Amino acid sequence: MTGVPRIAVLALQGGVAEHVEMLRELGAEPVPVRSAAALSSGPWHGVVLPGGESSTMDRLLRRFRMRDPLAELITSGVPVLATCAGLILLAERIEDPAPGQTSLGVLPVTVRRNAFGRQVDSSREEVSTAFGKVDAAFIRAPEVTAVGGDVRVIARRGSSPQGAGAVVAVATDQVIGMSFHPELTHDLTLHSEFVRRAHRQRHA
Ligand SMILES: NC(=O)CC[C@H](N)C(=O)O
Repeated sequence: MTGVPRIAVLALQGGVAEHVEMLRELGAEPVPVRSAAALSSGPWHGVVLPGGESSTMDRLLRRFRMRDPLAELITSGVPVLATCAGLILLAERIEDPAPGQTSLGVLPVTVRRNAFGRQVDSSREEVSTAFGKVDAAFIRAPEVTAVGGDVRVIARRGSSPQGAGAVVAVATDQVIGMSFHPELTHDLTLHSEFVRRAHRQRHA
């Protein structure tokens, strides 16, 4: 009996459907979460914070009183996968927040939003990560400008002349965070590692 890990996918805003589809394909049970009541309907064996607009997500999290329970759930140690705006939400420090923007402050990294230019500068690139090569889409992506604690750099931007060498993915034993979108290219590399961690969490 292996059982199925239940994954809370924050679904207030942004790119939710692709994550849900990939998590299902990998044998997990994704549950889109849009309210504090839904968030409290655990047990959860993992949390996904999608891409979108981090300042909007931050505002909605506070308006729907989901910010503190979400931060608590993450602090309790469940595996987390965060893409783009999701990584910004996790960060302890945002260099260039939108007016009034806060974050959950649960991952000791500093991020700079929109570090590689505007929407029109979006690109698709292969990124080498500690978990394998990823076919990645960059859309107004943040850069990780500092890491602390037990955070490891797991990928730097390579091929593009703009921002070459910039840190674009980080991990701890609990969190996998990336600036780019593997869900838009349906690249399962990092989601597979996340689901493996969620399985372990389920048996913990
Ligand atoms: N694709 C994305 O998630 C973009 C993130 C966006 N630039 C932000 O600040 O939240």
